[in-house]
Amino acid sequence: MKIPQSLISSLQNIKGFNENAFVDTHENEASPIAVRINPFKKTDTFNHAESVIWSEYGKYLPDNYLATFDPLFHAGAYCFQEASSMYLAQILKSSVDLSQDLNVLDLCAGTGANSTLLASLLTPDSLLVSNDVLKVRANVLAENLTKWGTMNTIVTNNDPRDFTRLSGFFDVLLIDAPCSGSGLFRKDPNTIREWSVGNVTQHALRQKSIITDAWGSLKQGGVMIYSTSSYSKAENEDIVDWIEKQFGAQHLVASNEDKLGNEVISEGSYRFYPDQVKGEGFFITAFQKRNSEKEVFIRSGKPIKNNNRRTEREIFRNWVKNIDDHTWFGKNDDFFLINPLHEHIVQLIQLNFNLRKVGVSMGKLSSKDLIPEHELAMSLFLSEKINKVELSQQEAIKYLKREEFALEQAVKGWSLMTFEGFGLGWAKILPNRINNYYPKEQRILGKES
Ligand SMILES: C[S@@+](CC[C@H](N)C(=O)[O-])C[C@H]1O[C@@H](n2cnc3c(N)ncnc32)[C@H](O)[C@@H]1O
Repeated sequence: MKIPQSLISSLQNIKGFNENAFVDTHENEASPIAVRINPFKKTDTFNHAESVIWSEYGKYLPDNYLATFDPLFHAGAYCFQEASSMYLAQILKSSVDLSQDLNVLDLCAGTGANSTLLASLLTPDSLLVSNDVLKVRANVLAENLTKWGTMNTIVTNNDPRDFTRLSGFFDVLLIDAPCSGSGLFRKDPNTIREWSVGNVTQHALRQKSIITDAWGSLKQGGVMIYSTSSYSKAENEDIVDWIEKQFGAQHLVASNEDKLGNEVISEGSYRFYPDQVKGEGFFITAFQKRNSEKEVFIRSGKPIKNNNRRTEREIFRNWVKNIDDHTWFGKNDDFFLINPLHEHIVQLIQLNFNLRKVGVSMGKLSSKDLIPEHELAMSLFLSEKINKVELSQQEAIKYLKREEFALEQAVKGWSLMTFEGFGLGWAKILPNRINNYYPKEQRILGKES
């Protein structure tokens, strides 16, 4: 692996950079594979795996670990996340009171590794808006958050500037910015070919533009967390200086006492070097907003009127745990379960954003019963009264491939297929066959080698 000389030269005076160790690690050591366990679907499968020292639920796995044929992965019991970026949990814990109900925006959420981490830490009455500007990513983001199972999440597919419509609304704004990607050279060698000084400059401009667009959505006293997977000062410390000057923000300066491992503190921000930590290159830091911001008006109080509520409630009661604690709304024939505290903000977001997911999609009503959606099967809110069929590993893989399989003594009707107790999806058991309702677009393709 040949690291660009111009990158190496530009890093000479940066805190923590050690050229020989850096080059040696890139040439001789593989990128570590890490996963983070879902605290709401706690599996003990990884109990003996090495822990990521700065993450309560982070574990390292062997290089050859193949999640595709692990039903627990499809059940949302864990997700992959680059180990260094799990440090986000530490930054949150030290800069925000996570026992409070918070409105959180993950602006550049990608496929959702940070969003599932946020969803794991927030209170049930908090609201997480996960956004990505790219449609394909926003769709995968919605799938991954569906697997995680929480209700207090909205997925949008919008440009950062659209968030000016939610002025002063968020307590926490996470910008894991698109960057030149030098921190991921070992993980994705394509980033080496694309790397250039010009590319760093371009990304720094884009980072400033994203921050400028989103800054107004943060409330006074709110916290913005900024991170990149780049080593370049222009995308990191220089952006920190710029944020302080441009917005008068308070940099929440890290000190050596806050350190949990071999991460480096450079001008009050954290830097991760792969020769010093078991993870990839990463930069993360936090700010507090000092200036006041006009807050978007969100109606509160009265629930939104719905004349069919009583009938719907009795149907949903058979499918959803503690239905009286939740509310729902219908769009066309589809019904979505949401937290009653989020009813008005959901309505506002529906009107102003491209929504990809909201709450838990329960399904469609048809002749007084529900045709359940996959999201309900994956959610943490499914009623315990629902019929379940526990599958063996082999049966689970067949189910996830949408192949035919037979079951002895299964109760007729809708059943949740489970593996080690975790929901995988729906099947409808008929007298002479099983209809597999696992989503076609998510089915496992290919063969186990
Ligand atoms: C570093 S990745 C995010 C990774 C993600 N946070 C995770 O945990 O997996 C940056 C994301 O920013 C998005 N992005 C690219 N250009 C953007 C722009 N101009 N505004 C907002 N987001 C952008 C990309 O689609 C990409 O998913």
